[in-house]
Amino acid sequence: MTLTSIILTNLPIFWGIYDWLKFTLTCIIIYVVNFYFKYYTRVNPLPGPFPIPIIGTLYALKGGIGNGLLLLQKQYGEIFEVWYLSNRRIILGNVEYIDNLLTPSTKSKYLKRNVLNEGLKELGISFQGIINNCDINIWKYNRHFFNQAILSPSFNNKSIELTHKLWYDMEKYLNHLNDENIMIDLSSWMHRYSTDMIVEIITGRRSYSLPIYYNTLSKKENKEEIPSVAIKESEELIHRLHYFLRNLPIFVFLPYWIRHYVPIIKDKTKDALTNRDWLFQRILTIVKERRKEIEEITDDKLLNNDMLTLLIIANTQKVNNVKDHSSKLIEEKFSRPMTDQEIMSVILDAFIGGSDTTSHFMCFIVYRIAKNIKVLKRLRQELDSIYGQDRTRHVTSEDLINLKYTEAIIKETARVLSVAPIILRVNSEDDEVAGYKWPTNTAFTMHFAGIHHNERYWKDPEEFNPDRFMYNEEIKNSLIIFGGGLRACPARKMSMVVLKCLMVLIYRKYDVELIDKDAPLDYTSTIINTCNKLPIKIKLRQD
Ligand code: HEM
Repeated sequence: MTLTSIILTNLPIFWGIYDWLKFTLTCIIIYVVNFYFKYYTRVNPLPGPFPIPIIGTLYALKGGIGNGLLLLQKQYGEIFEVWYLSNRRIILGNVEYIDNLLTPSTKSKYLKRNVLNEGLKELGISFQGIINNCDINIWKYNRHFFNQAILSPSFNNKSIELTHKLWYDMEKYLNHLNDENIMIDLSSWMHRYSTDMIVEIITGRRSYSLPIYYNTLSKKENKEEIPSVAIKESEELIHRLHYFLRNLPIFVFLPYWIRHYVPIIKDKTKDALTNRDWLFQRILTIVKERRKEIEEITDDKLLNNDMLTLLIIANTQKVNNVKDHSSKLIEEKFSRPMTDQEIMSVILDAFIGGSDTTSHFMCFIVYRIAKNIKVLKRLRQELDSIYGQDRTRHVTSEDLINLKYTEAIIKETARVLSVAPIILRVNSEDDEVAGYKWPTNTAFTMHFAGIHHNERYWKDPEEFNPDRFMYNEEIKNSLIIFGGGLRACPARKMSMVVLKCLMVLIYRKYDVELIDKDAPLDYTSTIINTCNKLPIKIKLRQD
């Protein structure tokens, strides 16, 4: 409980209206004086918009956080400051300034993404899981097992298999809808696709988002048959997960007393916490059920190689029941098996990190290709050189290594509009960055979108030109898609595999057109860039 909430709970109930006014006015004056005292006495004052109490410099972020910071970089240069509410953030848009922050060493001073946030602590995600974990020792332990599972030899192959399987389902649905003349919003479809992908790859359970969505759109009799229990389970888990994510800003930005005492908001907070309890409990049940299945399996049977199974069996005898699994898991430092609670928190983070990122990224790729006919031609040349007229053969991991231009399109799409335009870090010790000395717990924002559009590193940065990745050497840190250092995205290899494989499956066989060829990309720019809508037509390739 904070001091404010203790005062609010114990205030004398016999106060009159004037006492309340005086009290409110005094609080406001103390807050404003304190705010500007902090502002005018800050270390290393930098250029940036002037902050206003409560909102900070949020008013200056035109077009959302990602787009707003890009505009501010043009105005204030490669290092400037912004204030989110009453917290200062140093924005770094130069590759040399961020080099130190991305050192891939366990001795790095930048292993934390953020300072401890009281709201996220209340939500229960500050000391568990991976993404928001502020305790470096717990993070290291969880991250070790996540890495081991996702980097296990069979995981890539499994991603390729699943990418095919889900695409064949989606392809069938899209063709039916085309026959029925029903509009296809790729953004909704990709969202469903990546949800099914992530649920199956993480838990080994089948998820039904794609067929459920198809059934809501198709008018014909040939709807998919889905068991009603599966519909309920599948939809509820996904719905609750998204509700959990949507409510995060309440906990990140609002102080305790607003969350728990202001009408309407306090009801939202209560709902969010009830939803959190449901979600944690549901994932915990999934973990327990799988553990029981594994315990009952005999030694001669092989286990599935989904992430949940790999986390449960790590450092246990059952590790021998998985094909291809290396026994590297048994390392002294991390020698105890994970508890159900630890596994639950890691699985939750895998859902959070993986469910929408791939889907938005794929929409951005499709949009760029649709707008650049020359790029499409070059892509087709590359695909035809590998697959010839065979537009249905299985995509192998060897094929993916040879898809250089396909990879260049992915990189160029990310350069022009990254799914993650910024990434946060705080220093655990005093340090020098960009020529200034900074105290411990300074909040830095690595402004990748700023670097990706900086003319110092990219010729004609606004132009979409994948060739720049074919013939030129990349300047270190000038393109960052998955973050960097020890906190870089653990699924970066798998995500590239999925994106490349999907591009092959789509473009070697189909033409994809935007319904409104002149419309700008419909997206929202917050701390991640998300595609809102992408209406397309998809039909068999004409040539
Ligand atoms: C194209 C898809 C993806 C993109 C663009 C992406 C991007 C990122 C970025 C930029 C970070 C922050 C890295 C940093 O702070 O340096 C991150 C972290 C993370 N991502 Fe991804 N990601 C993608 C897919 C996935 C998937 C599929 C999963 C899960 C299977 C995942 C799980 C995570 C986790 C757990 C973290 C936190 C790592 C840590 O704090 O140690 N991501 N991702």
